[in-house]
Amino acid sequence: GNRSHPTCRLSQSPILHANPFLILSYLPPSLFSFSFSSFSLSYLSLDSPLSPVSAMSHAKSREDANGECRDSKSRVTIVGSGSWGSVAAKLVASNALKLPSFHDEVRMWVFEEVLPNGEKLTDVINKTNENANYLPGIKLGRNVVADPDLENAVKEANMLVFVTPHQFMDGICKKLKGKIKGEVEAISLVKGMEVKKEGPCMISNLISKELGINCSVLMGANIANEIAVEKFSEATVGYRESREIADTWVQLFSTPYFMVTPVRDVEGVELCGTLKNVVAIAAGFVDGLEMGNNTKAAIMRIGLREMKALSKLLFPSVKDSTFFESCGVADVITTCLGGRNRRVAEAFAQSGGKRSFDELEAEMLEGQKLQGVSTAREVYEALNHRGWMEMFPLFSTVHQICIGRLKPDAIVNYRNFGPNPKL
Ligand SMILES: NC(=O)c1ccc[n+]([C@@H]2O[C@H](COP(=O)([O-])OP(=O)(O)OC[C@H]3O[C@@H](n4cnc5c(N)ncnc54)[C@H](O)[C@@H]3O)[C@@H](O)[C@H]2O)c1
Ligand SMILES: O=P(O)(O)OC[C@H](O)CO
Repeated sequence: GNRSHPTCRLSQSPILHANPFLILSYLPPSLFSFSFSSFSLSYLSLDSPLSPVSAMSHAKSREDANGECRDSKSRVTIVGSGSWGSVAAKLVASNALKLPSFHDEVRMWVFEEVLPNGEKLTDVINKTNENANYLPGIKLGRNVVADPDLENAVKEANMLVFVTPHQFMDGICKKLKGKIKGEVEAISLVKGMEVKKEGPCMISNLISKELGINCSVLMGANIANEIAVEKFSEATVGYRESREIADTWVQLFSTPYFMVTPVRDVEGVELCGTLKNVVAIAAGFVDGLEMGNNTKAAIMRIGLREMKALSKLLFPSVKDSTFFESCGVADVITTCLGGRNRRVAEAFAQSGGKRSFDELEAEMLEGQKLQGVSTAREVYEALNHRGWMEMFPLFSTVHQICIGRLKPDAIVNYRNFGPNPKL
């Protein structure tokens, strides 16, 4: 925000800035006789290092040896600058200007590219305030600063927003390992997962493990181009423990046209965002084969059922209600109607499976990346690993069509799969 900040006396944190009184509603009644500062210390000492509550000590790490306040406002960096990354920067930048608890400047790490005219993408963004490659025609906000140096982009930030295609997240985390200092909170807008030897690893978990920071998620029915022109939509923040942290992220992303709801179910929200991309590929096959609306609705329903069943098998704590949030049924609908995964899968089916997804992606998406095809492979590996294949006919069929083992019309061949009581 552009108001100057008063002298620093309290420990500063995103939460305290967001609403200092909110904290009081979470105090155990027995602690009301304590002074605020003694409460913070005793409460923190009970908390794990990764707990979101530890962000309350953020300002401490920002005080110098004399207790003088070095920097009391939160700084946000967006790690990623594709189409959704650019829209996320626009949303956050508009709020950072308005909210006094945030620095005006929002850094955006850009995977550097050279445009056909020889200019660097970063220079173009900083000159024109538009991402010419991934979100042309949309002003990001003058307070967005593009930075091609990943380490430099994150070094001052205490709030990190990760939003790159999921296949790049492992490399990004490896580059940042050991470089994140002080109390930092993260949120992942990445729809996807990693499959490791020991099983699937959600991206928020990868970030937490590699960087040693708490990570929330934001998912939802969010086709970037529509939000870029400020058409109304909703999103879901999934958080682990601290409602205060969730509220801070909600505040940072919410606008009159982007309504964000917090849900205490980080795995459920993230698995919805991840698995719906596989369902979107199936819907694209149906469209490419001109099978009609009833078939597409059936695929969406079966897909949603498999999303819920797999999520609950992987994480029994996942809540049924999460599937009725924007991240669940609404994202299945929007992606199956208007997403990139659907569009490219439609072209794949129209070619009778003769053109590869890689070729179609390069031709149709101009540098943007599909998530559904690699997620279908990752889900297939996970199902295979656990012996769950037969319980998930839609997920396993999508992968086999993508790799050419089955023809696209196999997407409606469920004769061998009766209703599964376990789903
Ligand atoms: N676009 C949407 O409508 C939308 C909406 C919600 C969520 N998402 C999710 O957000 C995430 C990011 O998607 P997006 O749409 O912003 O990206 P995108 O597909 O528009 O763009 C691709 C991005 O990848 C970058 N990139 C290319 N090679 C790279 C490399 N080697 N290392 C690092 N980065 C590289 C490019 O510079 C570009 O920023 C995905 O998980 C996606 O599912 C997208
Ligand atoms: O264009 P897609 O298929 O990558 O989907 C975009 C968003 O995830 C929709 O919420």
